[in-house]
Amino acid sequence: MTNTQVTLVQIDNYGPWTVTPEPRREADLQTMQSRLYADISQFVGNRGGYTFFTRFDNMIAVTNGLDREDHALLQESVGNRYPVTLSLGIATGTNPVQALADATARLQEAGSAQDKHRRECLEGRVIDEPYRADDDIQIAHFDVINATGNYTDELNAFDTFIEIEQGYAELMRHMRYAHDSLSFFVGGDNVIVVCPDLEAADYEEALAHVEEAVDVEMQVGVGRGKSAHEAGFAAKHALETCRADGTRVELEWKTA
Ligand SMILES: Nc1nc2c(ncn2[C@@H]2O[C@H](COP(=O)(O)OP(=O)(O)OP(=O)(O)O)[C@@H](O)[C@H]2O)c(=O)[nH]1
Repeated sequence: MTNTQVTLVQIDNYGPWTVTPEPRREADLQTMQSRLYADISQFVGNRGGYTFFTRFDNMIAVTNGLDREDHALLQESVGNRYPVTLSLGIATGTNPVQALADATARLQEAGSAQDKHRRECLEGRVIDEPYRADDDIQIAHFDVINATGNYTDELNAFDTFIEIEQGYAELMRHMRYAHDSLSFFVGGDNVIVVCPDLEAADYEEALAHVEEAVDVEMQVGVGRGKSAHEAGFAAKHALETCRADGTRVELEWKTA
């Protein structure tokens, strides 16, 4: 049974900061946001976790393997090096959507995202090491079949972007409401999905739904692991099996 540890990363009082004392140059905000994301991704990634940029002012991380001290160190290090600070909400559970909802609620209870007195909050609990298991995380790595041949080499770059985003938008909504899963666009034509215990039939249903709704054909490799890295790495190998064999759904633990 999965047990996903999710951390909501929220920049403290960011909205007001972006316009104080007057609106800041957009290119500077974009640069700061992407550097901050890169730093958090590296910090969490070095400990086996995954971080998704989502809205940049709010980022979502899968942090199995990181304890409260790791989270506090991230806050201290960012606070020392950036003009902004981070609040973190942590929660765990078999259902990733519920875990994220709980992590969000902890930060909301601590104060508004735009409360200037709420700074560097660290709320919630982690999974203690003895309770961690090899199947705590299930990750599905989706990609668009032959995106290069169908889109990248055929359409102008913006129309390709629209097609890929349509596939992502439909998949993320469907996986959230039909399968309690969190989907994140990670670049190119790739979407990484943090799932509860789903089976091949669930993924087949989701692929059929996206194709029917927006006419985008996808394939998916699925992996399990003790950390996001382990599960995600297994999912990438399963996706390679899809590419080699022309299959649409591969579960790493059934193909191995
Ligand atoms: N983040 C991330 N991006 C990837 C990964 N694999 C591919 N990409 C991106 O996806 C783009 C398209 O690559 P592919 O998915 O291999 O190409 P394709 O034409 O869809 O071919 P098939 O997937 O074999 O059908 C690349 O330019 C990368 O931007 C991955 O594992 N992670």
